[in-house]
Amino acid sequence: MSLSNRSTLTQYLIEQRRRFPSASGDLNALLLEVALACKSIARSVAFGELGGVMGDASVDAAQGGAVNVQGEVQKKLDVLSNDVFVRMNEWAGHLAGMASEEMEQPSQIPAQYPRGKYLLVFDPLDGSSNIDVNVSVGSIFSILRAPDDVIASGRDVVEADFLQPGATQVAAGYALYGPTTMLVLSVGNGVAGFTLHPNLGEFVLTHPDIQVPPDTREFAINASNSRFWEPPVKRYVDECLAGATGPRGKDFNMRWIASMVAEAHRILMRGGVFMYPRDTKDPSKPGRLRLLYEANPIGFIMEQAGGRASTGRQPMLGVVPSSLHQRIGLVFGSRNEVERIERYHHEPVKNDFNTPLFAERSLFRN
Ligand SMILES: O=P(O)(O)OC[C@H]1O[C@](O)(COP(=O)(O)O)[C@@H](O)[C@@H]1O
Ligand SMILES: [Mg+2]
Ligand SMILES: [Mg+2]
Repeated sequence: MSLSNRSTLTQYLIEQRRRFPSASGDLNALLLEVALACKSIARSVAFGELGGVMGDASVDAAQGGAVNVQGEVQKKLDVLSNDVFVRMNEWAGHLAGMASEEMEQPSQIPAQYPRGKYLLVFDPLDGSSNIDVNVSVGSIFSILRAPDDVIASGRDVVEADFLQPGATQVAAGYALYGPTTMLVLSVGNGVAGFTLHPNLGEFVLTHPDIQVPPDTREFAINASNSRFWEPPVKRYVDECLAGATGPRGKDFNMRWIASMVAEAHRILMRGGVFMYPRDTKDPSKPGRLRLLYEANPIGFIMEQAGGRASTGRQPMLGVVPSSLHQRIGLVFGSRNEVERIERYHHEPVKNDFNTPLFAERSLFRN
């Protein structure tokens, strides 16, 4: 494939930075390190069983599987991907510290390396349940500016340094390890998608200025949780399922990949709405997905692409985080659908749609 009329990721980043002549170039360098980490993970994913990276991570034979701070069993690839992110980003001097789904506490930059002005927060492997069945997985990252006193003093980072609303993100993105490996990112000026050229090993700009269509006929939700949903979510899904004969007056299609990063990508490409809403399944968990390294970076990308991201009740990017591994209800995608779901959360619960006729037709009725 000829590259003559396409930019590489490096060229794209340089062109973006030219718009800010005072920028030091640190952000570009950091993004290229992140992209390199993603390429390395893409290779491991591609080797699959041949690379010995499938299955659960084990502490040792006697103790059994490793468990992360979320209480989730870690896959080998979760651990390997986390190590790749840490090792490939700690040495270059752009970071003040890192935080990850797989690490209970923030990771410090080792003493032998210089410290920089950014914080990197990541989900090294999203969609872990899909690793062993050869379905698309990805990595999600968010870049924040470190607080001024961290930059000035070079002190160790603490949890509070990372508790910044998503609107303050300097850049965010994800890599998708699917039939092709793609990197999708925003540096706060729209969203661009890059495809990994398998021979050159370069990310090549293939999807400039991605825009999420404002309307959709496709939704994604784990329907096995329907008995735990709150009324506004039930109402929204019931109305979609009622299709052309219900209040929406049109048929909807449904998808569930169980890799949020892959769902986000589909929605960026052709619209749709994704919901992992707050529910009553486990009262100790106000949602399944994590604010700092899942909801915020994906939310930033969606908003930059003209879509919307929300808790269901308020814009995601306005939420002030309370802890590093905070969970939250997440709704994102086509703007008009997300706004509708928010509206349903603010309206009093309506019963007129729960007519006996509709009850017969509803698949997900309690
Ligand atoms: O088991 P469920 O309900 O299908 O959950 C799927 C969700 O869990 C996740 O895999 C969570 O991410 P991790 O794999 O990083 O823990 C999301 O990508 C996905 O949306
Ligand atoms: Mg995840
Ligand atoms: Mg993960």
